Amino acid sequence: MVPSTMTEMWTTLGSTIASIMFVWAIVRQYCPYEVRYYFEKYTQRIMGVFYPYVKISIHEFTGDHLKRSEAYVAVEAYLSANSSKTAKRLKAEMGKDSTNLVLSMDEYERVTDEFRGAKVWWVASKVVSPTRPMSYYPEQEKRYYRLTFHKRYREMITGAYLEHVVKEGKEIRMRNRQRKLYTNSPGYKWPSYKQTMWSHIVFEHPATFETMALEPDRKQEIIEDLVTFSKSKEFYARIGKAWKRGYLLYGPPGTGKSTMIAAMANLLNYDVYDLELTAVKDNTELRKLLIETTSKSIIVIEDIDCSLDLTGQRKKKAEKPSEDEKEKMDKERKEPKEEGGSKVTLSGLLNFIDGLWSACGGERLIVFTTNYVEKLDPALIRRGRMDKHIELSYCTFEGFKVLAKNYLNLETHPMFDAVHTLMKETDITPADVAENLMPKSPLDNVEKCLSSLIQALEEAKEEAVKRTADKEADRKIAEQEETTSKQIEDPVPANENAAQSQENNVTEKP
Ligand SMILES: Nc1ncnc2c1ncn2[C@@H]1O[C@H](COP(=O)(O)OP(=O)(O)OP(=O)(O)O)[C@@H](O)[C@H]1O
Repeated sequence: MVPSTMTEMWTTLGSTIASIMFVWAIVRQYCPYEVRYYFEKYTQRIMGVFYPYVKISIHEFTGDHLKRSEAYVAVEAYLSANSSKTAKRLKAEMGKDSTNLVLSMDEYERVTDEFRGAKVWWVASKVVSPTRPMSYYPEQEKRYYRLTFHKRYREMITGAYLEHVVKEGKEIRMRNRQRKLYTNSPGYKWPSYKQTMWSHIVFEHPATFETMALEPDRKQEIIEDLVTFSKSKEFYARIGKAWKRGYLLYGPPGTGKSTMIAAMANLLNYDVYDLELTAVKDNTELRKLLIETTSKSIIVIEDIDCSLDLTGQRKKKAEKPSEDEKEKMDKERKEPKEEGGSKVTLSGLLNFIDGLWSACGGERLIVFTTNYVEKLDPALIRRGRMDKHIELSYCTFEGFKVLAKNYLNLETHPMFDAVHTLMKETDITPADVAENLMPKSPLDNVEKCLSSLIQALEEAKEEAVKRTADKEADRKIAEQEETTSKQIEDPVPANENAAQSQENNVTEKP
């Protein structure tokens, strides 16, 4: 029967679809799995003959599920820019510097794109694997993008178009991303039970090389080194080396090691991974954490001397090894103890620097900081591993001038001379200078801050003089004690001894 009106036609179509769905539901429920499998397989093949479209899926996680697929991330960024104009359902996330929202297409949303006259469709989708009964693990979502295009464009889309999408996506990502500060902390991660994982916050440290108290020449040298590194992709590829560089920052507390790392990250627009070694269970876990780090990042281990010793046992912060301990550590380094693989060892750490993983996925800086460079194993800091050693030391007058400009907006002042003279005579860290230059109340003027610094310098000078005097007094006391103890051990003077033995000889004679 031919439907006479539009209404009848829709009614017929609706009931036909309902019937098909009903039959399909019955088949799914009662038909054995094998029969259904063959049915679906052959239906798809037959459809394939008539269906002129090609589909490509790009999954979020591939292989070992450790890292988000780069292709997925790039497509996500590419589509975020394109879909915001056409898609109807969008997701919003905070963008760079927390000032703007970045939009991307929501799940099951479809957008159309055009490339050299060819039309393509993108769909964001996910597969949800159901939870097993009595399982503690949450259900797993596997997200993916599906690209559909006509088969006559196969060559162009699989080649030039996808290349264009990935390239553009990466650029958009770099522009829009919020830089992050990652820290590792113990957590629960599916499917492993307990392990340390990266968690992150937005990295918004304001430090720059400009605001750092450092001699201008050194500052320039470090900046050039970093910029050259970041532009040397081809160079590293040509010489066959992984694109990474190690920096060792050493010097007393408060001389700007952490500040310099923040300045490095801001200069190069890199993320920072602050690795707390003491929270890492073993070498395997260390490797996993490192594989999860992304390109354009700085991996930092602060106070490396406190994080691990050469046998894999943690040491307490700021504890200098005694001579005996040093000897023991040397011995144990040569004959490592079996720790049952439960701790990060020196070799694990060396592997972290040299390992194959470090060649994967683009540029990385590895930065170690320490207050006691002499405590570190030479193998750890040799060139090639830690390529550049930067000593950060007490504040110089040049450094002070930078801080005076930052804190007081002052380029010169009659009180600078007194500061200059005192700085030549005594040591003060940039952190202490900064603290003194910081106005403590709205009434504090420039003179008050400079006087406070001068007073701190004078106190430091007095303290140093006192320390020297105390040391001298201690030395003298020690000398005296040594002489006294010798006298107690050997109360009879040597010449008296000789006389005594002569006397004895005489009396023993018959
Ligand atoms: N060279 C510097 N230039 C500018 N400010 C500095 C410098 N050094 C230290 N400061 C100031 O002192 C504070 C502490 O410095 P920072 O934490 O960078 O020192 P550090 O060498 O990493 O110390 P630690 O070894 O204790 O971790 C910083 O917040 C910064 O304000």
